[in-house]
Amino acid sequence: MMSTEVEKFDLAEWLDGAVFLDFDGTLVDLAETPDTVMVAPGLVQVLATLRERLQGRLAIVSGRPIAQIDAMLAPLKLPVAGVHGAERRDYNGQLHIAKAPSLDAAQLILRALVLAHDGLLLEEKRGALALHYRLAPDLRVQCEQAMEAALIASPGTVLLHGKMVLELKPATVNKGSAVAEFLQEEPFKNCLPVFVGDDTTDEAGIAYAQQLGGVGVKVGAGPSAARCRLDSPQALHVQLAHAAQSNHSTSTGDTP
Ligand SMILES: O=P(O)(O)OC[C@H]1O[C@H](O[C@H]2O[C@H](CO)[C@@H](O)[C@H](O)[C@H]2O)[C@H](O)[C@@H](O)[C@@H]1O
Repeated sequence: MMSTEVEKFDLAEWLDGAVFLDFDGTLVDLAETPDTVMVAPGLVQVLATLRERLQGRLAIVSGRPIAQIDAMLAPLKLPVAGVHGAERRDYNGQLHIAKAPSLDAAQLILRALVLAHDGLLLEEKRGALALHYRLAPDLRVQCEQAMEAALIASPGTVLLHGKMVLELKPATVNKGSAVAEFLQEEPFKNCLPVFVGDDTTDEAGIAYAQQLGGVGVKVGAGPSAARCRLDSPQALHVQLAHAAQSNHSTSTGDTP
C-alpha cells in the first residue's frame, strides 16, 4: 500500500533498533554505470561510528554482490545482504547463499541482446542477472521484451524493474526476507527494524520493517509505502552523522 502521510524521521530516535541501509540511490548518488559511483568522503567513518553506537545492529541490504559493497566501503566490513538477499554475510562473518535457479537460458538471451546493441550492460551476479540501459534509454522496450523472454526461460525467477535496470533474481528471496533473517540472529534479534531505500526493490524491506512496528524511509521521489521520507543520499548522510554522535540513551543503559 502506498503511504500518503509523511512522518518526520530522526534516526537518532531509533538507536535501540536495527538499521538496514540500501546502497545505490540511498547511501550513494546514482551514476552512469555501477562502477562509477562515488562514496562521499567521511561516509565510511560515519558508518563505522554508527555501527558502534548501534552496538553492531547496522547492515547493508543491496542488489549488489557483497564483494562490491565491501570494495566500496573498504576497510569497513559490515553485515551485508547482497543480490537482493540471495547472498548474506551475517554479523559473525558467516556466508549464507540461497539456492538459485539456473540462469543459463536467460544468460544466452541477454548476452545476445547486449552484443547486438551499444550502451547496454549485463551484470552477471551469483544468482541474478541485471540488464542496465541507463546509457541507452531508447532501448528500454527491447530490454523489457528480452527480459520477459529470459523470465519465461528461467523458472523460479522473478523480474525486478529498478532504476534504468531490469533484473532477474530468485523468487524465494527479497530485501524483506533478508531483514527477517538478520532479525533472527544476534545482535539484531528482537529489535525494531529501520529500513532505508530508494527503489522498488526496497519496498519489500520497507513493508517488512513497518509490519514489525519499525519504520521505512524512502529516499527521493516516487511512490512508496514508507512512512517517512528523505530528499536525497545527502539528507541521509546528515541523519547518519547526527545519530552516530547522538546521546540518546539505549536499552543497554548508555547514559546521555
Ligand atoms: O539495492 P541497491 O543497492 O540499490 O542496488 C540496486 C542496483 O544498483 C546498481 O544499479 C543502480 O545503480 C547504478 C550506479 O548508480 C546505476 O548506473 C543503475 O542505473 C542503477 O540501477 C547495481 O549496478 C545493481 O547491480 C543493483 O541491483
